[in-house]
Amino acid sequence: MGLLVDGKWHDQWYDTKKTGGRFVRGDAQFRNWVTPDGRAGASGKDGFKAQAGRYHLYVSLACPWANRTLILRALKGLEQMISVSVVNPYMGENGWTFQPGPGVVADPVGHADFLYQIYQRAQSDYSGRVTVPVLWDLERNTIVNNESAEIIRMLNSAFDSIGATPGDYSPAALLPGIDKVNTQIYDNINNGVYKTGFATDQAVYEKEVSNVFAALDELEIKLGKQRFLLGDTVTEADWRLFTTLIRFDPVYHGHFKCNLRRLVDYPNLWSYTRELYQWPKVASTINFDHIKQHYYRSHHTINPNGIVPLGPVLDLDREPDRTLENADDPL
Ligand SMILES: N[C@@H](CCC(=O)N[C@@H](CS)C(=O)NCC(=O)O)C(=O)O
Repeated sequence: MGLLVDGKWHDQWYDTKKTGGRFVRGDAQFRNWVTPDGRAGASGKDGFKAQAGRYHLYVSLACPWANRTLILRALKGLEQMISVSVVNPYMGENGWTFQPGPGVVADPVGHADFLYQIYQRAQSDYSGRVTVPVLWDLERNTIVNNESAEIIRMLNSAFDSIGATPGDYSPAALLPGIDKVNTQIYDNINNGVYKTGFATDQAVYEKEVSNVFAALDELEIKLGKQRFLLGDTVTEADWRLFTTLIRFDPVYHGHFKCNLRRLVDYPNLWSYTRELYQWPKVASTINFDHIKQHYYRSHHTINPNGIVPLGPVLDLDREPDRTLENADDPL
């Protein structure tokens, strides 16, 4: 685990000393957009036109942020248009690597050994963390974007006129609501589990873990009344929440000490998670082996002996069985 400083790799763990034991996530630095006509998107410079075969996605199957991009790629039928490389689940002194192993897919561009080489290739003096996902432009040989929230917005619509599967997961009419829900869920749940797990101060941990569960308690009530976060249709907000929920009992409950309750103790949230897991093409983006191997083996400060637990046994194929308030039949 480490970072690049002026293009040179340094092996170092997150520094929470300066922030009173709190884990503070830095902002992603590559923020260009792929657009239908190549014009600049919401942020960044122009020139990244949606074209089949032009873009490549670097992911970890362990990572909830990268998982979002794989889900949108699958839902939008972009598997043939956007190729993918998968890093090794173990993140050690060299950060993410392409060390061969089950499920690892090598870098086709420069046959990199380490993900940091891809950042160096894009910007030789880059300073910052080396994270997945990364959307790479094979034509201009650079990183387009390394912020999953923006990558999923691009995949949602930029490729529509060149054959993407129909489906709008961020419809304009719902965007204000989606953005609001995303902010709350990001802070309390998506990033909340990390703030809990990486806390190095007891009081900070207790505050963060309480936030996580207060947010889950609220969602449990909400999802007893409506099918999805924004109502009747599944949106980007649901996929963003899902990638954290699917990792909750296998990893965050034990490894990150988010253990006031398990996900399976929340009937509505657990049924909702199964419903999304069973959505066409979604289960194929989930790899529990990479998920558990990554967290339990890579975070030496949290789990020094690297033992990967066998459990929990989860029946994700069980039928969803939520009955919404005011409805007669289960979903
Ligand atoms: N804001 C980024 C966060 C991505 C992120 O933090 N990914 C983690 C893996 S789950 C990572 O690569 N961490 C490596 C590091 O922090 O050094 C996004 O959502 O795309």
